[in-house]
Amino acid sequence: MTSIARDLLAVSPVVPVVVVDDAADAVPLAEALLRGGVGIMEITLRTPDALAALAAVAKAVPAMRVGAGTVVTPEQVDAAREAGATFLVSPGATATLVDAALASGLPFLPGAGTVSEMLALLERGLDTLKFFPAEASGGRAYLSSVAGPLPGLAFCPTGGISAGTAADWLALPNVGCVGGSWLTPADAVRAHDWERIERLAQEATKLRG
Ligand SMILES: O=C(O)C(=O)C[C@H](O)[C@H](O)COP(=O)(O)O
Repeated sequence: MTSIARDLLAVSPVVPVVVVDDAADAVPLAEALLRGGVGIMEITLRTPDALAALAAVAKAVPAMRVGAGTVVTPEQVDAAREAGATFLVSPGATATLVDAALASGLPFLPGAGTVSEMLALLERGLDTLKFFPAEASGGRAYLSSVAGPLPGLAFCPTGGISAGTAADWLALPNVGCVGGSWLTPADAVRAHDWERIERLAQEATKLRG
């Protein structure tokens, strides 16, 4: 049986990894992604406004599947769930983080960069992982080498992937989607250039035929 996180990989070829500095930007940004056809977004818990941004999107844009990224502590698991996150993403995993994420009942995409980390997560029933940092951990050559020995795992590689390389990643048999920040460039968010974000989202939806 595959884990509940597997569905996440099918929503969009690209999961936008979003850094929100001003919670007021979150809803128009989510709406722009949706207009462009991207129905999932990961708001990283890296800024003071991240939880407020999450809560705003969860409330005002119900069609958007919004999750929390950069979840690194059990406390953040609880805070993200309370804010309305529908899934959790972490850059790596510890036993306590995995315990908290599993207890939350939310789909969880834990980060792994090595075969041993992947195996440890599989032992906990987690078969849908974030390959992170994707390019720096060995890139496509590494991840495709993992498909033979670990055929039950599916990945969302994230870290260093761009519009130009996403299609090559998506061609790997064990890749369901990729994560990346390029759909929501910081300068576009600052300028409230929602049309540009909509356009980037639209292009991303075409990456998987
Ligand atoms: O904060 C996290 O947990 C992350 O996932 C870091 C991500 O790798 C980047 O936010 C993705 O950014 P790019 O490499 O620019 O696409």
